[in-house]
Amino acid sequence: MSFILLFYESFALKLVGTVLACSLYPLGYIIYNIYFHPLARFPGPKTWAAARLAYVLSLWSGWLHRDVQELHRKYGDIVRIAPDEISFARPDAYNDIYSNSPGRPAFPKSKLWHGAAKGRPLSVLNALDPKVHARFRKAMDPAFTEKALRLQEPVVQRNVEFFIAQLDKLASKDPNGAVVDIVQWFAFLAFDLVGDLGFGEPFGSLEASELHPWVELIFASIRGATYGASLKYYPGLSWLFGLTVPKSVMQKYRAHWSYAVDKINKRLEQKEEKADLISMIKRDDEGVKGITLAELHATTSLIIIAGSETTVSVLSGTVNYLVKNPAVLTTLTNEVRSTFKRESDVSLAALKELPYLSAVVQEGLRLCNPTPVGSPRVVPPEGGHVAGHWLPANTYVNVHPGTMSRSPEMFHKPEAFLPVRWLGEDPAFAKDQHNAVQAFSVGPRSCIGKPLAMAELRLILARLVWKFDLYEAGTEAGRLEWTSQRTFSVVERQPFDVRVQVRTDVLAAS
Ligand code: HEM
Repeated sequence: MSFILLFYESFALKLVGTVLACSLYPLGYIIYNIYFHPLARFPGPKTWAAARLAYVLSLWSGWLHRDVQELHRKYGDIVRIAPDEISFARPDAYNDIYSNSPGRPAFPKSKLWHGAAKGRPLSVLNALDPKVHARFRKAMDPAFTEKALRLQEPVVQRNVEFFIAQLDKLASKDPNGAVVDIVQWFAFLAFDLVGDLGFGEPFGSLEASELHPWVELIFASIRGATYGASLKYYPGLSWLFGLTVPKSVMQKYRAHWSYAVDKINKRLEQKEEKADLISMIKRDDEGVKGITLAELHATTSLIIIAGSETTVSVLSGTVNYLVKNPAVLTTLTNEVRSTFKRESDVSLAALKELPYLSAVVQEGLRLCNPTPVGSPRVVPPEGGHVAGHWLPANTYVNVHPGTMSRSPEMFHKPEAFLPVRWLGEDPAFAKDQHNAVQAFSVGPRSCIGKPLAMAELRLILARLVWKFDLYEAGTEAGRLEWTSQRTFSVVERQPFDVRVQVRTDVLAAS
C-alpha cells in the first residue's frame, strides 16, 4: 500500500513539476527578454520585445513596413522590434551596418533570410561568405558598368520601343485613348527587357500582352518565401511550411528552375556576339576567377527577378503619383518634349542631362521603394557599433527605409510627391536629408544593377510622357493609393489603371 502511495506521490510531484516547468519557462523567457536581455535598454513595445511572435504576425499580415514605421514614430529612431532585433531609422546606420570600413567588414547576412535553397547552387544574393560573394561580384562587375550599359543600350531601347508601340496600338484606337493597367504593362516590359539581357531573348510578354508563366510563378512565390523564412525563427516548426506547400507548387518550382537552366544553356551554345549580361559575366568552371556554370544558372535567374520586380514597383508607383499630381506631370512632360524633337533622339546619355526627370526618379525611389522593409543583417561574433550603440553578437539589425522616406523630421511635407525637393532651389526643402534615401542600399552587397535601373527608369518615363498624355482613369483600379498595398519582402502590387492618350500634336502629324 505504502509503495503504491509513494509511487503516486512521486508521479504527482513529477506531473506538477513538469506543468510548472512548462508554464514557468515561457514566463521566465518573456520576463528575461523584457527586463534582463542585453537589448532591454532599447525603447520599443514590450509585446514585441517579449517574443518574436508580434514581429512574425505583423510580417505575415503584410503590414510590417507600416507597423515598424508607426513604432518608430512612437519610440524614436532606434526601436527594439523583437527580442533580438533592432530597427534603425537613421541615415548613419546605413554605413555602420552595410559598408566595409577599415578593419571592420560590413555586417554579414543571416542564413535565416538569405540562405540558399536546399540542393540549389549559390547565387550572388545568397553567397553569405564575404570572400565567395566578392568572387561573384568581381565576375559580374563587367556586365554592370556604365561602359557595359552603353553596349546594352540597343537591347534596352528595342524593348522600350516595342512597349511604346504596343501601348500606341491600344491608345490610338480612340481619340480619348485607352484605359490600361499600367502595372501589368510595366511588368511585361521589365521582364522582357531583363529576360533579353539575361536569357538572351525576351519572354514575349509584350507581344502576347500577358505574363509568361515563369514570371507569374515569381509573383506567387515571393509571399510564400517570406512566410517560409519567418518560420525559420522557430526551427521546430519549419516542417509546417513543407505541409502547407502543395505538391503541384513544388513541381512548378522544379519546372521553373529547369526552364532557366535550359534557357541559359541554349544562350551559351549560341556563338553569335551579343551585348547581353551572360556574355559579360566572367565564367570559371573551377570557381576561382569567375563563377561556375551552376552559379551562373542561379545568378542569372536571380538577376531576372531582382532586376524586374524592383523596377516595375518604382515605375508603377511613380506613375501613380504623377497622374495624381498633374502639375508635376506637366512640368516633366514639358521638359521631355522640349528637349527631344523626335522620339529617336531620346538616348540614355541625353536623358542624364534632364534635371526634372532625375528629380522625378529620385522622388519615385523615395516614396515607392520596392523593398520598404529593408534587408536585415546580423551583428558578427565580436559584436559591433551601430549609430553609436554597442550591440552584442547575433543581434539582427536593419535600416528601415520606409520610415525615413516618410519622416517629417527628415523631409518637408514627406507624404507629398514633390520632385522639386531634389533640385536644391527651393529653401523650403533645404533641410531635407537626401542621404536618408538609399533605395539601392550601400556597401559591398548594394545593388549591382543600379546604373541599368536608373537608365531604365529615366528612359521608360521619358518615352511614356513624350508619346502620351496620361490621366487618372476614373475606374476602381484607377483609385489605388500606393500606400494601401501590403509588403511581403517586396511590395505586393495591385492593378493601377491609367488613361493613356496619344499626344494630340503627334496624332495630327501622323
Ligand atoms: C529601381 C530598381 C532597383 C532597386 C530599387 C534595387 C534595389 C536593390 C537593393 C536594395 C539591393 C540590396 C539587397 C540586400 O541588401 O539584400 C539590391 C541587390 C541586387 N540587385 Fe537591385 N535594385 C533595382 C534594380 C536592379 C536591376 C535592374 C538589377 C539587374 C538587372 C538588379 C540586380 C541586383 C542584384 C544582382 C543584387 C544582389 C547584389 C549582391 O548581393 O551583391 N537590381 N538591389
